[in-house]
Amino acid sequence: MDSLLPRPRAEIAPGAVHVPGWLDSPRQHQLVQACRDWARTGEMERVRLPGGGLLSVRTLCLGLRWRPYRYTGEPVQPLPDWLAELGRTAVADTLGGSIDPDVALVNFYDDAAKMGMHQDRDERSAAPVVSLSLGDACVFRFGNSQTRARPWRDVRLESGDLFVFGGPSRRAFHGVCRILPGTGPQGLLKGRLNITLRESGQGLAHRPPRRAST
Ligand SMILES: O=C(O)CCC(=O)C(=O)O
Ligand SMILES: [Fe+2]
Repeated sequence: MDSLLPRPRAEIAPGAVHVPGWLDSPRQHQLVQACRDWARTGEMERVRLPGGGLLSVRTLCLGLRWRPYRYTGEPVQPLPDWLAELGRTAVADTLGGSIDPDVALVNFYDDAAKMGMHQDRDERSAAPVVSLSLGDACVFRFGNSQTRARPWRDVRLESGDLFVFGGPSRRAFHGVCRILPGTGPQGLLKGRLNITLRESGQGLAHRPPRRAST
């Protein structure tokens, strides 16, 4: 019955905007298919933290390889232009201002996966982070820039939702408390995928070769 309730666009905190249903169904299917293709040729693995623990999500990097807590110089699959363009459109549609994404992190969550409260602070650029959700819904916790603790707001992110955080919220702590299994669109995906587009500010990214103009 949840789907009968309207889900309006909301400013969750200054500089943090949630746009429900930003991606239409064909676009969601296209993105899931792209994730499947990337996962066939790249690694989608549980990332090890410096303390030894493993994250419960599986992560694939495009553009630049990320490992806690930095972008490394190792080569990964390129970030396609169409995906960078989607990131630019997302920022134009929400906060305004500019972003030139050169990195995407693709996270896969099974029913039990979650992500603890953290800041995205490995980028040298102040550009916003663009987050796209696909498949099962989750409870996304968006907090404050000072501490992992309250105040925070819990937001249900569903398949097709856009969440952009920048400006005063760029360094806000956030995390995924839980996945809501079986809540995604039929036939799209079992589990949840989240794609974040970022501007690393490092100028190192592996971009697709530009075609010579003729
Ligand atoms: O899965 C999400 O919605 C958030 C992912 C995230 O915070 C990250 O990749 O840094
Ligand atoms: Fe994050």
